[in-house]
Amino acid sequence: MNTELDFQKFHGLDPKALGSASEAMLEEALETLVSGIDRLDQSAADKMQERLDGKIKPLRSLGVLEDIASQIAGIMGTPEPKINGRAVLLMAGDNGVVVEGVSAAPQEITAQMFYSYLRGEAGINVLARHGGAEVICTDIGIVSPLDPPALMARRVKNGTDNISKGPAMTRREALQAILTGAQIAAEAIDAGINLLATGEVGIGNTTPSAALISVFTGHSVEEVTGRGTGLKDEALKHKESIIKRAIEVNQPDPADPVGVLSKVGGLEIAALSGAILEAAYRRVPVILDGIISTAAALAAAKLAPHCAEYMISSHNSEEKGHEIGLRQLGINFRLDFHMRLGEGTGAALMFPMVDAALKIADEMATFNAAGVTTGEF
Ligand SMILES: Cc1cc2ncn([C@H]3O[C@H](COP(=O)(O)O)[C@@H](O)[C@H]3O)c2cc1C
Ligand SMILES: O=C(O)c1cccnc1
Repeated sequence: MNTELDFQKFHGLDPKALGSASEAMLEEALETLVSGIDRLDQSAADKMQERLDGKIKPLRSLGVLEDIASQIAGIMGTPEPKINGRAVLLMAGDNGVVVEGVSAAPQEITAQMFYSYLRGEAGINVLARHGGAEVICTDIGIVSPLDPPALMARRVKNGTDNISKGPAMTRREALQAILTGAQIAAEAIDAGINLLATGEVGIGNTTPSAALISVFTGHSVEEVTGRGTGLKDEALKHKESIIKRAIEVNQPDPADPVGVLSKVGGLEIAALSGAILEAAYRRVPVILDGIISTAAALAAAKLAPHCAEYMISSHNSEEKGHEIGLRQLGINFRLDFHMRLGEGTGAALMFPMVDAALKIADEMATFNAAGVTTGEF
């Protein structure tokens, strides 16, 4: 993979020195990234729809497949888009709030699962392989040391702080996590990947996700808080009270998305926000997964409203709050699979769907070519 991004490509930052960049430099780079995100190319999307309307079928009878094909044409700025490479960007980080008992699972699972992803044996590896995609794993903030230490090269810090007591991280750390996520997306795109999906692992991360969704949508904590890895009723009530406290203690301002991420977010969530922004900047479609990636998407869309046009939804996670987040983004879910794993597993299921959508455009015959009678249908 090409890691030789030049300064210009990387929003004026030295891509090798994000860790030593000042807060002001990171802030400026984010501004460059955000302000470079354009609208879809509507004429390319319309031309794709014309192509599809010429195929031997009643108009729009392939529903969402047609929507996806037109969206990708608009994103890529051509009526004949091609997918050259696919990847799940899996961001791993720990969440200090787990000490409050907000997850049914112990914290060490984050690092243990990270090694499983690297070995290619987890749910996301299976489903990404099925979709012809690679999984690019990044330790953006696991709490414990990893072996070999090179695995920690992108780590911003050793887990977030407990959001029920104060901010998850400093503003500078949030900016670094966002821009690191953007950089990882940029490297993948430079290596030829032009379809991305968001994935994550981080025990406890449905807690900051619910906090973010509550802050960005205005819905109550109760409406957006779910059981995560499987909390029982009483523990769920406790999780809600912790999220309420986190919002009360930190007073996040929804008009300042970086501030919200730094106060009640997580490192893996911030990195996904950055990856989504970079995908939009580079005109690459990005498939969303469950509640955690949707929380990241809300922050990204708050920073750059047009970037929602580059998002392709996947499933409606069983986790409460996910659909509310998608609705706020103006996006409908596509799969109703009762999944609640995360990692990018729901998103990965969309790779074959996207391929199917573009194959319809490329391989299906037109009325003219097939000699089929046209009409008002
Ligand atoms: C073995 C295992 C593998 C996972 N892979 C993703 N998650 C998912 O569960 C976690 C979020 O749920 P909560 O907020 O309740 O901790 C995240 O790591 C998420 O990716 C997993 C969870 C477990 C236990
Ligand atoms: O919606 C998700 O992605 C999710 C739900 C529960 C636990 N982990 C992830």
